[in-house]
Amino acid sequence: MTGQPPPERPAARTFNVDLRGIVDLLSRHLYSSPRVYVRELLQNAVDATTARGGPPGPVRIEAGGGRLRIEDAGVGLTEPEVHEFLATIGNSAKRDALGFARHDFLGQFGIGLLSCFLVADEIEVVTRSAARDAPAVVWRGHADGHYTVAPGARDEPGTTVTLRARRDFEHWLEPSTVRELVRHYGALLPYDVRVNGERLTDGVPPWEAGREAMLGYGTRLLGAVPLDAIDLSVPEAGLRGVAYVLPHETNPSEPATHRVYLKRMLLGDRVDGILPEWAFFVRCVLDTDELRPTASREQLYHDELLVVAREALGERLRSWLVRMAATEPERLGAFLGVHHRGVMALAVHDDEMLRVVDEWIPFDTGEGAVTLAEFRARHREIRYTARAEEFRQLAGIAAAQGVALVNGGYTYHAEILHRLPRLDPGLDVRALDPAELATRFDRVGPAVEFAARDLLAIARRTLADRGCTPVLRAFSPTALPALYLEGERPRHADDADTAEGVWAEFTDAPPAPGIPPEAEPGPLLVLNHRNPMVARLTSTADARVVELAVEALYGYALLTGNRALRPGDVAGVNRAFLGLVEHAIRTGS
Ligand SMILES: Nc1ncnc2c1ncn2[C@@H]1O[C@H](COP(=O)(O)OP(=O)(O)OP(=O)(O)O)[C@@H](O)[C@H]1O
Repeated sequence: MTGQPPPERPAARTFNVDLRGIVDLLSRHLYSSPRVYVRELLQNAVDATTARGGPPGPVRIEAGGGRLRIEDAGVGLTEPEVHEFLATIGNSAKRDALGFARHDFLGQFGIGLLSCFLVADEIEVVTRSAARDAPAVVWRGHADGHYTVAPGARDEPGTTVTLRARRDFEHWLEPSTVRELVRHYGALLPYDVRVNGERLTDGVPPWEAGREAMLGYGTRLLGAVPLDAIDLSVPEAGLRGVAYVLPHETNPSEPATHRVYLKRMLLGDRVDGILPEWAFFVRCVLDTDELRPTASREQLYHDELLVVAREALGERLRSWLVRMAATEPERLGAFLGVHHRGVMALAVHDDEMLRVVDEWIPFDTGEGAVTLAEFRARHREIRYTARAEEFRQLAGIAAAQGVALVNGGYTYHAEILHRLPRLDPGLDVRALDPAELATRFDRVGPAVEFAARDLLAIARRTLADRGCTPVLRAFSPTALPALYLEGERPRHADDADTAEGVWAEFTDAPPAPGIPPEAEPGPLLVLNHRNPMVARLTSTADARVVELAVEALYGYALLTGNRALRPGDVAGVNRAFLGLVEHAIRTGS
């Protein structure tokens, strides 16, 4: 039997890495600026110090003359570790056997050191491992991808990294720049970090520094004294911090960003996603041990723990608001004085903010300025006007008919009112259809109706070309002779059926000539029989006077309702005015 020759196993090969290409990728797509090299060096020195344990030695940075040297008394590296970790891209001593980031360390990706190639062509590392009898090693890595390893000279365990600035990048290594960057990234590190001898870390975060210092930090951060400073703590995420309440208005549609530290090393000043969207009114400074960074180390990685932290922080701010509302109404007033517009804007989408608005922000109502919570405790049927003028016109009339009316004419008010049943499901809140209001007016008795038939016939004729139908009702206030009501289209889908039904009530008002009965209900001129002048008009025999009076009442109703006058209306008002003056002169002389 002749067997097939065994299949030839393809030779295993290793990827080649083009270091220049990788550094280019990092600089263009991962890191926002070459300045991150300071952060990465600092982070490695801190991690090595942590790994060594015992009392931490200082991290010393010397900068000047186009060179930077950073020295730590950390755990150091043996020669095999130099090959394994320094010279292997993507390998990190800070991950465990399963590849998970080790809890105590800042680094995890195994790429940080490459960021030095953003400012230098060569990285020199002199290192001596803390392991017993390990000799010192010098590693030199070059931007073109090659490296060398040689015996080094170093008495104590630890590591010194030296960079020489690439041409045109010298400013990144200048002492003032380095000082600023070390302070920026490392001010809260619990280690002694010095640049050219000057200690730049104090290790005391604002939330541990006492109330006064905490507010001082907030004032420097915001450029103004914060309205308050709220302590934050989420043990599950190893998170501590402080939320500063902004003393000025912000635009809630712009995502709020926060200063976030990861194990006391700055992640960024503009980190988003750590607070709920509605928390636009604070700027936070916080530190977390458990949340993870993205590879750029400039944002937080969006995972379940971040969601847990966000919810817990939201809860904290919410309880701050609630507690302040319960115990410090004046403070809440000051807060809403600054942020009420933002609170209103968010209440349109967010139920928590809706609750704040409901309880704390007064609305214009037929009973004066009251909160919605108070108003809905008194009324289960609430109507609102879409325009502020309409509210002004109808508030008194609505109150007299027992309609609970709210002014929905200001920005966000109508939307918020419409959402109110989310907090109170049994509540009936709808845009006011003026026709519905008219159904609350009393009908006049048959005798009055009979007496008024001439008045109504003349009124129908007079107003026919305006597309307006006159009706006679009795309502309060008696001082109001006539009311112009427009049957507005319902603003929200669920209001639709009632609006149609309400107009159907006016079956006693036959359509004006020229308007087919199935046409959209037009505006109504509701004459108020309770008004003495209108009552007298029903028994006025002079048809000319009645016609002029109807014109005048129509013009009056338009003007008091703040309606725009069309040319025909202006002509009618003029006609009525001059006609009535002439009549007065004639009858008076
Ligand atoms: N100062 C140092 N002392 C001891 N070891 C160091 C030092 N600097 C770097 N190393 C070693 O080199 C490895 C690679 O460092 P690098 O900065 O590239 O990545 P990392 O710190 O592991 O992760 P990250 O990319 O998240 O920063 C480290 O895991 C560490 O083992």
